[in-house]
This record gives sequence, structure tokens and C-alpha cells, in this order.
Amino acid sequence: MSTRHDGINSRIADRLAQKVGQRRYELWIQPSVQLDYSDQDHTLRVAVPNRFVAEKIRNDFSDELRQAARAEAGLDEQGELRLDLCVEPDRFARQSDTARPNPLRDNAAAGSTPRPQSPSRRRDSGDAAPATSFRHRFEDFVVGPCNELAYAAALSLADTGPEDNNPTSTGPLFLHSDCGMGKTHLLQAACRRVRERQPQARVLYTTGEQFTNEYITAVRSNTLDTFRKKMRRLDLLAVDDIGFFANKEKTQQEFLHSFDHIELSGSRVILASDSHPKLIKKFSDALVSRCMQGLVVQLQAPDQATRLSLINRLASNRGLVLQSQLDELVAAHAGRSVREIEGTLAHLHALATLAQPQGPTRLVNRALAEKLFADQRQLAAKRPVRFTDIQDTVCEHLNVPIAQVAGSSRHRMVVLARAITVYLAKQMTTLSYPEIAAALNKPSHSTVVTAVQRMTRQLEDNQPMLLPGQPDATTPVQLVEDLRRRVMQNVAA
Ligand SMILES: Nc1ncnc2c1ncn2[C@@H]1O[C@H](COP(=O)(O)OP(=O)(O)OP(=O)(O)O)[C@@H](O)[C@H]1O
Repeated sequence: MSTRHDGINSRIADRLAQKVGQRRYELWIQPSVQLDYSDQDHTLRVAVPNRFVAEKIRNDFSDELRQAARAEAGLDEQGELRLDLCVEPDRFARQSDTARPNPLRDNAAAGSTPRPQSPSRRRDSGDAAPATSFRHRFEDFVVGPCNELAYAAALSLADTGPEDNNPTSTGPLFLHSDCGMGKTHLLQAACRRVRERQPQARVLYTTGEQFTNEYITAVRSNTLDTFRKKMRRLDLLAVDDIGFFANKEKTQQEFLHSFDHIELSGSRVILASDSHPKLIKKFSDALVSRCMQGLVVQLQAPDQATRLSLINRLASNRGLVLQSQLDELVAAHAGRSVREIEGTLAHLHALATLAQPQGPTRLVNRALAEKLFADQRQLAAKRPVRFTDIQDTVCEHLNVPIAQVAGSSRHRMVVLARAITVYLAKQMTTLSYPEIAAALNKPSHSTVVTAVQRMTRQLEDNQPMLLPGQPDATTPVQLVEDLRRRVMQNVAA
């Protein structure tokens, strides 16, 4: 660039800052746009680091850029002026780390001025928890035609930075499916993988509900700055159950800003919901369009071959040995989603533990499985079990007031009663997680999923426990099976 051009370029930039306002200028233009005006052919070349910024500049700033360039070049309204937007990541990558302040990063980490870096390059200290704090791993994910695209996209997002030129390296990854098909698993596996590759990477897994609650708390307690710093200085943001934002205009706006900051700084966003972004009720057009700028992938219910692989893998993870060809019987009876398959195996595990309390592995023979499925059929033939049948039985037996189970008490016995109620509701009724959540007055089903997971782990550990007012210790498996029997007796009565 000649000196004369540097002069006109910075004058165009100054004029643009006046037109769009200093804040927007510092957010969108100063860190990510380089201008180069040529008076030979009256072209303003606008270099940007990625497609996302290009889109943003084209949609929101092209008129202002034209007006500013016209004014500085002395062209009148009719004078032809071409705007040439070019994506030139190298030009931005080549700048030295300290050469140019980046207002996004300055905001996030007061006092330091690092340029955007991919997780693999970032070395600054963060509040990194160990990779193992994310429960799920790619290695445990059973891949079949129903989920292979989602798996490949999440893995690719976790394994490559934005500088790599592949379709998942720009824009967010949006996974959607019915409940229990593996979205959370893939989100957490991506977080874990990024953290394994780069232990200091700033990775956040959250849910739509948690984001909303934290945002509301931040507004009320006047700590919005801290909340924004936390959300915006991430290398990877994973938000599960983003449909929770439906109808929440302010939260959507706040999220959109975080989203823009994160992506503009070259970091990644992965989202999950039970619906396609266009079908989430009352999602703002801006949010839908941002979701659609990346890759939107649906996970389907597993086909028969994948179901069999899942059953064998999940059984072996639990130390269950299935008698020959029992996987097919389980596949025929377990529900449609992977979570329901897990639920059936958890039930078989509990029954096998009762039958053979000792040893690291447990044999599940055909008789045991047939007994379980026959009981389920018998139960279905009677009047269907209602949520209240379970809730009443559990509360009465554990001596917990019913109103507290639907409340937010963290008392040990209430938490136990709530966990057993939702666990049995999932096994003994046809209610979905969202329906169980509604029965408990919960706004989102993620708390119900967590309660079931907690109960499942407790059943697997099966540590003896002492209940108030009872002289002898019992085990979670004995307690749950006893309650299951009581519910069945009450329904039959
Ligand atoms: N392909 C898979 N291989 C192994 N385990 C799986 C697979 N898909 C799902 N699971 C397991 O099934 C359970 C439910 O999956 P997950 O919670 O990821 O579903 P989800 O789609 O997020 O459901 P929701 O919409 O209710 O949040 C988890 O324990 C998960 O590890």
C-alpha cells in the first residue's frame, strides 16, 4: 500500500467509525477488516479473515463503506465505486501477535491483547477443568448410519481449528434429534477432545436453561460484565437443549452477542436441540439465520444393526454378559432411543444384581430377560401406570411430602424420592422426559435426565444405605425393586 493509499484508507476508516458508531466499529471492523482503496478503478478492497465476517460486513456495513469511500475519494452519489470483499485468512494470521489490538480480547482479558487463536495455539492460563470433567467420549459412541454424519462433524470440529479449510470449520455445528439419541454425548465428547488436545483451552458445556439462569442472575446482581467475559472468551462453547431459549427474547439477544464474539475471535460453537433451528418456536430470525450458517445435522433413531451394536457395547460397559442371541430379544423390547436401550439394560442389570450379588460381571440369561419383558407386558395390559401412582408410592414409602418432590428441596430424602420417581416413571410409563418434567413443574427436561442418570449410577454402585427410621441397611437396587413391586400392587388393586 502506498503512503497516499494508507492516508485515504485510514480516512475512510475514520469516516466509517463515525457513521457506524465507535462501539460497532471496534467490535466488527477494527479487528477484522483491512481496507485498500484503488483510485485507478475506484475499487475499495475489503479484506476479512473468514466467511462469517465477510457475511456480516456485506449485510450490515456495505452501504456505509461505500458512502465513506465515495466521500473520501471525492466521488459524487452517481460515481461508480466497486466494493471487493475478499476472505484472506493469511493476511490476518501473518500479523504479529502484538501488532494490532483486538477489542474483543481486550474486553475479555483486561490488560492483555492477544490475537484470536485456535485452541491448539492458545497458551494463556484459563480456568480449565480436567478433560475428564466431561463425562462422554467419542471412543464410547457407537456409530451407525443413523448418527455417522453427526459423529463425523463433531469429531472434525473438535479436531480441527478454524484455520483448517473444511466445511465444519466455519459457523456453528447444530445437532438435533428426538430425546436420547446422543446429542449430549457428542457435545461433551467434543469438549473433552478439545481439552485433551489442549489442556488450557477454555471450554464450556452448558445448557440453555443454565445459560438463561446465569444471565438472569447476572442482570439482577449487576454482574453482566463478568458473565459476558466468561461466555465470550471461550475456545469452544457447547450449549445443549438450546430450544429452552424459545420465547426468551432477551436471552436470545444476549446469546447472539456471545455467539458473535466467540466466532469472530475464531473459536467454535456447537449447539443441540430437539428440533431443527427453523422449527424452534419463537426463535428470532437472527438466531435462526446464525444457526443455519453452519452445519445442521439430525441424528436418527438407531437402525437394527446399530441397536445390536449398542446393546452389546452398553452391556459390556456394565459388566453384563448377555446369553447368546439375547441382544435380539432386548432389541425387540427396548424402546426406540438409545436412552431407552440404556434403561432396559439398567433394569436387567438391577435384576441380575439381585440374583447374583457378588462378582464383577453378571450373566443375563434368557429366563431373566423374558421375566422382565413378561412383567412389562402384564403391566401394560392392566390399566397404564400413571405418574402419580409412582410418585404417591415412593413418597409414602420414603415418608417425603409429595409437594417437596415437585419442588426444589435438596434434602437428601427428597432428592432420593425425586430420583426414584423419575427413574421408575421412565421405566414403567410411556411418558417422555419432557412430559415427566412437566409433571414435576420443571421448565426443562434436562434436570429429569440428570436425576435419572444419578439414579442409574447409584444403582450401578449399589452401595448399602441406611434410611431414616429403618433399622437395617438396604441397597439402591433392593429399594427400587421393592418400590417397583409396590407400584404394581397398587395399580393391580
Ligand atoms: N451412539 C451412541 N453410542 C453410545 N451411547 C450412546 C449413543 N447415543 C446415545 N448414547 C447414550 O445414550 C444416553 C442418552 O444420550 P444423550 O443424553 O446424548 O441424548 P440426547 O439426544 O442429548 O437426549 P436429550 O434430547 O433428552 O437431551 C447417554 O447415556 C449416551 O451416552
